Amino acid sequence: MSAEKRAQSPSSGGGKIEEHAKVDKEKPWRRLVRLFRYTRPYRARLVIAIVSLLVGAGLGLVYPWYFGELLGDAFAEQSTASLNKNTLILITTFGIGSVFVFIRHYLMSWLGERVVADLRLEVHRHLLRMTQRYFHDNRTGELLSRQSDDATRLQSVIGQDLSLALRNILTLIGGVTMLLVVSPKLTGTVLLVVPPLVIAANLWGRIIRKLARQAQDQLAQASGQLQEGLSAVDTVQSFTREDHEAGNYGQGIERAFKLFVKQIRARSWFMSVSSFLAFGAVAGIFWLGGHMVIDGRIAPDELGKFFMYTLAVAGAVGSLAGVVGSYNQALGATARLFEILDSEPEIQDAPDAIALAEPRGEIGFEGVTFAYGDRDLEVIRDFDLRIAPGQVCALVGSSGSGKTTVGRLLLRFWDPQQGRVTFDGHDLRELELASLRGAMAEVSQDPVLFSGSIRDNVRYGRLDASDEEIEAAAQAANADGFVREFPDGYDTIIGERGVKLSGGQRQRLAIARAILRDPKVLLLDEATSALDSESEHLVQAALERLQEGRTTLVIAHRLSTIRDADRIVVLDHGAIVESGTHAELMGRGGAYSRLVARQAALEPDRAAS
Ligand SMILES: Nc1ncnc2c1ncn2[C@@H]1O[C@H](COP(=O)(O)OP(=O)(O)OP(=O)(O)O)[C@@H](O)[C@H]1O
Repeated sequence: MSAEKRAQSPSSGGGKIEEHAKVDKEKPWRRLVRLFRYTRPYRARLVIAIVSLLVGAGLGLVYPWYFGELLGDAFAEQSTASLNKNTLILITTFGIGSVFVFIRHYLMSWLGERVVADLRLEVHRHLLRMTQRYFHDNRTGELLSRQSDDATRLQSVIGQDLSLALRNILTLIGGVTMLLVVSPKLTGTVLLVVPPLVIAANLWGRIIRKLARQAQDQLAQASGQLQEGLSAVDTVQSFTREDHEAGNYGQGIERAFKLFVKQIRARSWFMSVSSFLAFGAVAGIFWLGGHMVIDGRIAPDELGKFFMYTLAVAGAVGSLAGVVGSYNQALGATARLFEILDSEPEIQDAPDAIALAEPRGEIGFEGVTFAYGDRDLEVIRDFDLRIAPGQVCALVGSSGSGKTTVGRLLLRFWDPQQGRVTFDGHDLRELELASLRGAMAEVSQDPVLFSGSIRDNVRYGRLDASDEEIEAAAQAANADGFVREFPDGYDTIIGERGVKLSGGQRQRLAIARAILRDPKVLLLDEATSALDSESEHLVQAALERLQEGRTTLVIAHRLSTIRDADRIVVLDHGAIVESGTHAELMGRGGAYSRLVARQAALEPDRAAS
């Protein structure tokens, strides 16, 4: 299954875990190699860190030798001078070693943090390129959890664990070599425990990876719930569903906790079994070595050295077991991050995509049929429409008839299954997305503003706009008046998603943002729906001025606002049932005139305005 398909699979928890099992079958070392590729730009630091590590590990092999010497000095030779000398050597080596510990620890931790930051940036950039369908199939909160929780788990792998693993591997190799030098016979006994350890590591590794994956998934799912609940906290509170939400999130978190505990249990077992094997071997060696000393086959200082090297090797094995556990845990987390990075956006520029140099704003829909998903109903059917540059075309129709969808197709958030949508005669699929969307601006039913100042929000339309241009745009959108009433004026901070503004104020800022963009095509989706009659008049006038020289597609519920449109298209279940000017359609006495009559009956004031 391709990454794309995987990314688009339904986001039910159970389904995901099954999907992931497949990902887990991919060779874990490949993922590890891929992860370490992120250290490439910082090769110099990595090299210095590894050199420090080598020196540290080398010194680590010196200590046991001198400890053995010390034991010999004390028990066999009973020489104070030699005891002093060897102690001094030991302390000096420890001193030098500690400098390298600092360098290694600092650089390795730096690398860990850096790589995680790079990965986060890459995942964010990638997510911003993903298509609407992707966000339909994946909850934002879950993606956020991948971005933060999963990435955090990788930090220690690249930082601490890499250096721990390397150091322990080196200690292991060096230690075993030294053991062979000191006593080959005793070494044979130590090596007996290696095969059971390798088998245990493999077995537990698999279990830990799977559990880690499930636990991370569960956590991500719970984060999805959390994000959804918090972003709609008004609704939660107005329905007094705080306990209900807390319960849902609590269940998710408890499930994640249980999975984490399972994983910890597996790791604990692994660590305890491997350390038992390692230290059991130490006891065996002492028993055997003690006999050899009694029989006079080896000297006490040799047994001392052997013992110290065995301890070093056993410590390395025990610590490697811990590292293997946390590698497996991190590999579970990496899988999903890489899965995000591997999912290709469904809509992207063709290799030979054309940039619109001077857009004119001619729009065409030719035999377009579209359904949101493979199994969904067609929401646009056999749709043909041509809008000449500068024309105003209004789409009307009952709720759910597909008006908004037409706008989505024009912005190429989705590609139709049949037919084509064109801009200046080019199929949208031939155009560079940035230049296509750069030629358009949208003011939607529920405009989204960002936390930040009013000025920043209007500037979102054109980042290089001057303060004067921003204010002029706000004036044209009839927003300048209310903005100046705030004590901080244009520098007023409007809260997350603009919560500190009324719906009408938000809409006027969105209009100012669109004005500033100076687009060739304007998409107005119920742009004036949140305004009272008076400001609607003012904004309507501003919008009419704005529409001059631009192609405008108005999606309207309130029919009074689109009477002057060059063309009115009536949609029903995704198909065009009528099209013409207001006068023509009224004269025809069909669907449009019935809509107008119905609205006049419901809203006499509005209809008359
Ligand atoms: N993201 C989506 N995924 C699946 N189906 C969708 C999606 N968005 C809309 N639909 C379906 O497509 C149909 C058309 O929706 P659309 O929003 O285009 O209608 P509309 O005419 O703009 O409605 P309204 O006037 O109520 O905003 C509806 O039946 C709706 O259920």
